[in-house]
Amino acid sequence: MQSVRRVAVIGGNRIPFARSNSRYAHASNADMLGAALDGLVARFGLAGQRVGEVVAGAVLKHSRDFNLTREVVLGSRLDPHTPAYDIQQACGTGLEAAILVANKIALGQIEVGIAGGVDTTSDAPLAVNEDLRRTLIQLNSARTLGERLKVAAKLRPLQPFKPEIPRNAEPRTGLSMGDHAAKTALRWNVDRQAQDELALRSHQRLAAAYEKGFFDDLMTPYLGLTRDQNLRPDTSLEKLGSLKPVFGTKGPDAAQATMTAGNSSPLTDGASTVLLASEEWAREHHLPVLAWFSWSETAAVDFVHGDEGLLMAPAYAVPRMLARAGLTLQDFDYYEIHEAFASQVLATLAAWESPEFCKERLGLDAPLGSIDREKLNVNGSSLAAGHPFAATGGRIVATLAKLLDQKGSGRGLISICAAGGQGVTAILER
Ligand SMILES: CC(=O)SCCNC(=O)CCNC(=O)[C@H](O)C(C)(C)COP(=O)(O)OP(=O)(O)OC[C@H]1O[C@@H](n2cnc3c(N)ncnc32)[C@H](O)[C@@H]1OP(=O)(O)O
Repeated sequence: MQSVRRVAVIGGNRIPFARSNSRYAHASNADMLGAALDGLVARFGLAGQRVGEVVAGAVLKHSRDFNLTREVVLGSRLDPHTPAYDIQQACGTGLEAAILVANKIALGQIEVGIAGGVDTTSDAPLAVNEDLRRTLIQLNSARTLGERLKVAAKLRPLQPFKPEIPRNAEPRTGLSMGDHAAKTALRWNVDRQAQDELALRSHQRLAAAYEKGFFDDLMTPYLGLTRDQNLRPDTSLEKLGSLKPVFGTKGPDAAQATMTAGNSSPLTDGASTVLLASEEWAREHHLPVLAWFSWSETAAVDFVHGDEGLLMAPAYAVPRMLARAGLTLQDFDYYEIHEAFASQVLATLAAWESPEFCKERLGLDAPLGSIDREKLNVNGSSLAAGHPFAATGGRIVATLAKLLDQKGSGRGLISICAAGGQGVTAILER
């Protein structure tokens, strides 16, 4: 049996992220993922090469996109003999894709692979309602004019044409991600000021990273955008503090609502890709290794029957991964915690600092403790960059790998919360 091998992160490429219904309003998932992949292929000289596997996905996709990743590969300059498939694990999709590719490389099943993710809320798969859908399918398979007229007679005006619009909500609770997070914010006493400060830092740090040219070799301009469109370098605590709460604004706790458009990640369109390979492949292709993809862990919480917050699964995944890796929470030079909402990042950090949570929920004798906040999301994160659900994992892996490469040594933690009560986490090392 093949022993486990080291997995190299060679680099990444994404397109700038756009605000929903804006620059990329007419771009499809395939267009955007294709653009991110084309940039990666060009950057690393992969044209005409057969890559072991391309794994990517989208959280929201049309039925025509049933084989999205393979279609994108066929439209790319990669050798068409490159296999590809889709995965979907909500906001964890991009990172989970990287884990799948990394595992195959580690086991010696492939030498090189590409992970990616894409999402658009502008081109959401709006479906017709159940009655109309069934009638249209029958209409399509009717063989005679008489049969067609009989089926068509079922189409009564207006009401049946009411579309089913995808909602950013949990099917089992009916609550949006934001409303779930608002409950968690209350549970952990996360105050408004701390959320706004985190949001401000995210914008300031992302802006500074752009100024330094950090993203120059991680991004391909697309449809006129050269930077993430949501970035607001001129935002301030005053502006953020003036915004009205938008989540947790109904029910008995409405007066304590703290989550606004400024301290929540915005609805976003975009795509990202990451190139992973074995050490041997990297050497043969004369490509430097940015970082090693060394550990991963996925967890889920029962937010339906239990009292745990919908987005709290990383609070469980990270300690399990640390235990396996023999590390403490403080053994990191960088922490990349996906900013779904500022309150979510702060609630997760509070849970790791809490002796009760760590004892009762994690079974630990002592809390994981606090982290050095200066090491958290040093180049900004989803509050400033935006969050095209499945594309966030690739953005983070590429960013962290480059940070570690620039530092020359060290370790970085990735933590991504996801719908359905899931959390996907990983460690990169250099
Ligand atoms: C696992 C996970 O990741 S879960 C997370 C999944 N993602 C989500 O749930 C998405 C959550 N976000 C949303 O649903 C939406 O972005 C909302 C509801 C928060 C906001 O939507 P919108 O109201 O359309 O946002 P919009 O961009 O118009 O902002 C509203 C106002 O805030 C202002 N604003 C937003 N951010 C900032 C900022 N950083 N600084 C200053 N002002 C700001 C805007 O300028 C706008 O002001 P205006 O009304 O005067 O024009």
